[in-house]
Amino acid sequence: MAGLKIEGITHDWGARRALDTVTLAVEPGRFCALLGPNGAGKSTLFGLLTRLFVPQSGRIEVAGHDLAREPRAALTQMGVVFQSSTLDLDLTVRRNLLYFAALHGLSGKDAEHRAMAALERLGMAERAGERAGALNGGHRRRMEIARALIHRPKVLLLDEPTVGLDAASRAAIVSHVHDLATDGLTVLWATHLVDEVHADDRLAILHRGRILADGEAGVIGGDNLSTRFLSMTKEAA
Ligand SMILES: Nc1ncnc2c1ncn2[C@@H]1O[C@H](COP(=O)(O)OP(=O)(O)OP(=O)(O)O)[C@@H](O)[C@H]1O
Repeated sequence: MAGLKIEGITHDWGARRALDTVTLAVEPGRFCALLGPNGAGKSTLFGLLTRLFVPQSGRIEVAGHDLAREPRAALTQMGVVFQSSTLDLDLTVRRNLLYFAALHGLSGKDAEHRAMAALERLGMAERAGERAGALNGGHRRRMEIARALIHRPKVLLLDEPTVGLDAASRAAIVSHVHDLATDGLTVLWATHLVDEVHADDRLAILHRGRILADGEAGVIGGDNLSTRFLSMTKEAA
């Protein structure tokens, strides 16, 4: 499958089981929200998906490539936006993107073209010449998402990308990333905020390392996803 496949992933931190046989398959071009309260295991899963560490059992496939057996091919198809920002605030937006392009072996006109195209997709093209440090939090985040797209990945992972942003900035980013999925990108969006999930999104609810629900958000949530999410994570607490 060209999307993202997570099969039977288990991971322990010492005596603590952070992930317990987590299985999730996200179809190509789908926005999947990974919704979980604090400590659910979202960041641990992202660490495994990005190969910061390896799972103790289970397997991961990115755009058809097994992460353990073909790590380079799998990681090439992956764009990542981590929870903490990793921008160089002294550089312009454009320069930040070009440095990242160079890390992917891209340079010259090709890199320039890709940087501008990625910024355009996030509605940031007119800010290309501004210093990253002069941007507000929402624009910095959009710039990081643009940067994650520069090597044209098929799968985009975002770990709580709206933390610390105001409501308008959050809404803009949520909307931009949904548009990316509509254009064909496979998206895994980790969050603990129910209002970032659209009714027709794919939704996986993670709590204490286990997937409690997996399906269409509107179906799982019924009339009120917030209430449903609270009751599910409370029941299992
Ligand atoms: N490096 C680590 N060493 C030991 N325990 C860890 C480590 N990282 C996470 N944990 C534990 O694993 C569990 C899952 O944590 P994780 O950070 O993956 O959850 P999360 O859903 O990302 O939470 P948050 O929303 O608070 O970031 C928690 O009990 C946490 O304390």
